[in-house]
Amino acid sequence: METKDWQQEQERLEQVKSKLQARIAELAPEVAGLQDQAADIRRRFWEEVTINTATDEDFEETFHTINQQSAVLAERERVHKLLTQQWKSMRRLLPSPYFGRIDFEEDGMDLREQVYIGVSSFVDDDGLSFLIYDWRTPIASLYYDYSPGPASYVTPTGPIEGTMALKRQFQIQDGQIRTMFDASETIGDELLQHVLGQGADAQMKTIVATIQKEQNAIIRDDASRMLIVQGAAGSGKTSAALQRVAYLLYKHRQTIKADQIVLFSPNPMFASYVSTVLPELGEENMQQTTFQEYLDYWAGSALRPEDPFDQIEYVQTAHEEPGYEARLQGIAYKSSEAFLQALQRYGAWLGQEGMQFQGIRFQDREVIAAKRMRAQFYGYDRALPLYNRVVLLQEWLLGELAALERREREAAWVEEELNYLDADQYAEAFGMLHKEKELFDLAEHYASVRERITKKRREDEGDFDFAVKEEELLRRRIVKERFKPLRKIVKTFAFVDVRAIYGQLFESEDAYRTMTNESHIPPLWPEVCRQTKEKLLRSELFYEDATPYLYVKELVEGVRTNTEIRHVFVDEGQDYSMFQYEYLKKLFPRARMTVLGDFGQAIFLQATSLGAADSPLLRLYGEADTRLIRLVRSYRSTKEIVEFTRAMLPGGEEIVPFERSGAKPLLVRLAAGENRDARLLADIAALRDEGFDSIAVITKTAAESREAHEALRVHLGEALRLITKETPDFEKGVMVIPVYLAKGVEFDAVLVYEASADVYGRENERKLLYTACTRAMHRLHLYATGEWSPFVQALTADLYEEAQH
Ligand SMILES: Nc1ncnc2c1ncn2[C@@H]1O[C@H](COP(=O)(O)OP(=O)(O)OP(=O)(O)O)[C@@H](O)[C@H]1O
Repeated sequence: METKDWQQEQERLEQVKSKLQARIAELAPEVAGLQDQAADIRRRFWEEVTINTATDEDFEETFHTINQQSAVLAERERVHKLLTQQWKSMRRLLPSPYFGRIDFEEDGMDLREQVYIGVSSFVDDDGLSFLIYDWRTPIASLYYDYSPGPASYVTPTGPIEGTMALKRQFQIQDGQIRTMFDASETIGDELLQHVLGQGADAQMKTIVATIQKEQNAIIRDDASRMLIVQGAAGSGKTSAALQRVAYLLYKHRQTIKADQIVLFSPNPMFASYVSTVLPELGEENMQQTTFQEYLDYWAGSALRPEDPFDQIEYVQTAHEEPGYEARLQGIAYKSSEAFLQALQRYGAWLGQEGMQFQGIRFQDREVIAAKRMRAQFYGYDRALPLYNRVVLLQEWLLGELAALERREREAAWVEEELNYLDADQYAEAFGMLHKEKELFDLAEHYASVRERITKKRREDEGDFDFAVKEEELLRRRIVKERFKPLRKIVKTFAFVDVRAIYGQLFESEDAYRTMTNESHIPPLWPEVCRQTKEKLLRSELFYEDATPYLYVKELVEGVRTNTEIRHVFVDEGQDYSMFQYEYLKKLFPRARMTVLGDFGQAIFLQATSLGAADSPLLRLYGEADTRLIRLVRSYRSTKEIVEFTRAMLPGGEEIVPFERSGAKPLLVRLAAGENRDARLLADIAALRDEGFDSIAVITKTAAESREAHEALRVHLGEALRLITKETPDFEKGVMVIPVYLAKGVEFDAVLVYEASADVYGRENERKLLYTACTRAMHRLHLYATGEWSPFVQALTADLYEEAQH
């Protein structure tokens, strides 16, 4: 790079900085002032409004004053929010105003425009010239999609063709240009090299300066109802997802707010890991949740669903336990589309027979028997869907309860309770009746004035009936109070015995066949049934039962939907069953879905393949509305680590490492009698001396984690963290973590605690080992006290180093 260019760029940077500084200074008092004003109005809001109800006119005036005041307040707050946003984004720009420049000549125009790109736009005082373009503007996509030469971008009015004459990248820190180079390739690898060479952080980083072309396609896809990304470990799926959220919030800022986007993350710790990316980009965070949170919420307090981590622990550790094979068959079957279809047919069967209700009891008496409910239910038109009939039954039950309630007012126990009411309670009841009347009068008065002002007709509330006798009122009150829980049962559908409805599926093989018309029942079905029923009896649900259970619940109670949410993101998408996808689709009917995952890391039995030609996920929204993007370049790990890990996966040869070199993975085979923990400690110390701050000892199970933590803590003390499924935050440092919790996150160095055949010997453990190894950015060590895992043994010797004793 010529010194002249460097000087020119530094000069321009100085100009932009001083303009930014001037604008920040200019806005500062306004931002502060407006804040005071808004707070002031809010404080005075109620002082200026006096509720005056003496005459109709007073009432009318009060009504207008309230309206006027709140309109002024809303406008001030809007202006304030806008200015504050501008002010904040300029302050964010100041230390590093931009990271890229392209010079673009549009065909047919004799003009070369210099486009500087940063995390937000900044316009000169003329209000027209962009000193900095937001990375999400249409023209900025040139920077990500092209190298110098012919180039085009799409605007709302159509494509713009032209030539890119220059593409320059900067690293600007504290207002100074640190590095700068002209790229000939799409996003010069040099900048990316530099970024990827840095250490791991406790928070995920934004990648706006180095987004790759294939990632840009994910970020800016606006057409698909369903966008599926199958990407190798470390290919930037999560990064792309978060930049995509930022892009959507920018592009659709008039219509979509951050809380209309929800990201399903694998665990709470992962949620904390990614939580800073959007704020760093100046956007509000989307909502984050886990599927488990949803299951727990809807299962209610009556049933406890197992979580996926306990399920995987069982799968990994219980090989010798009786019933293990059956449980695996159960998991596979209950996560499948076949089970979903069987349940749909079960729904049809329930339409004719077999519904289960819970009788309604009042004071140790059964007042409405389950049998009566069933008879009533099957008396309705059988062509109606189940849940419509359940709603009819609900209405009927409410009517029955009302009748019962009326009759009950004359019961002896009410009389008794009346006698026990003391003078105070009488007085209170009496007072309440009066208050009710006063309130009613005021509301009535207000409503009639409002009706005149707004010229809207209101519903006629009828007359307030105050002429009933006091005792009658008290009786009514007493009984009403006692019937409250009963009405609640009816209103919340608790009279439908969903547990029994789900449970009867597991009575016997013949019954199951009859109810569902299913022909392919898993061979160990009787044992699957026994296990499922036993769990239900304990008021628990296996993880694999939780979503089907909710599905059955909704078959009879009607589907729950959330129509506010516009975008659903599912990260680690391979870990969800088709069942769960069907469920999400129903739950968010107005949302588009983005699913990101890697079938190579599918460590749960209920996994769904994302990229295969026959993947059922492609059919979820119909193939015409679905786009599948594959990412094969892996950015996280050094070339040596990627070459090592991809060789463990069938088909792994299609994964392309990014050209960043480091040490080859190290295999440490411990001699008989050699102490693994001493060796690990020495290696951790050496890695720290080399400057690696984030080091993870990865184990297969939680039990193995505890064991490793116990052994190593003696020497490392409190500096060593043990990560469990309850750990809320991701922190930098040395930690012990089970592999299924390390999904999605990364470390400078990874030490696989025990990579012997005993631990990773079965075929279903291949992906676990792969997932563990692909968490490493710079260094990977594997230890074994016995024979190496067959997945390691199968690797060619040039892919690793072996430790010398
Ligand atoms: N374009 C990019 N520029 C800079 N860094 C990138 C880019 N793409 C990915 N990375 C980095 O690569 C690492 C892996 O990215 P990310 O976690 O998004 O990948 P992933 O596909 O979700 O991985 P996994 O499936 O293994 O969890 C991160 O450190 C991320 O910052």
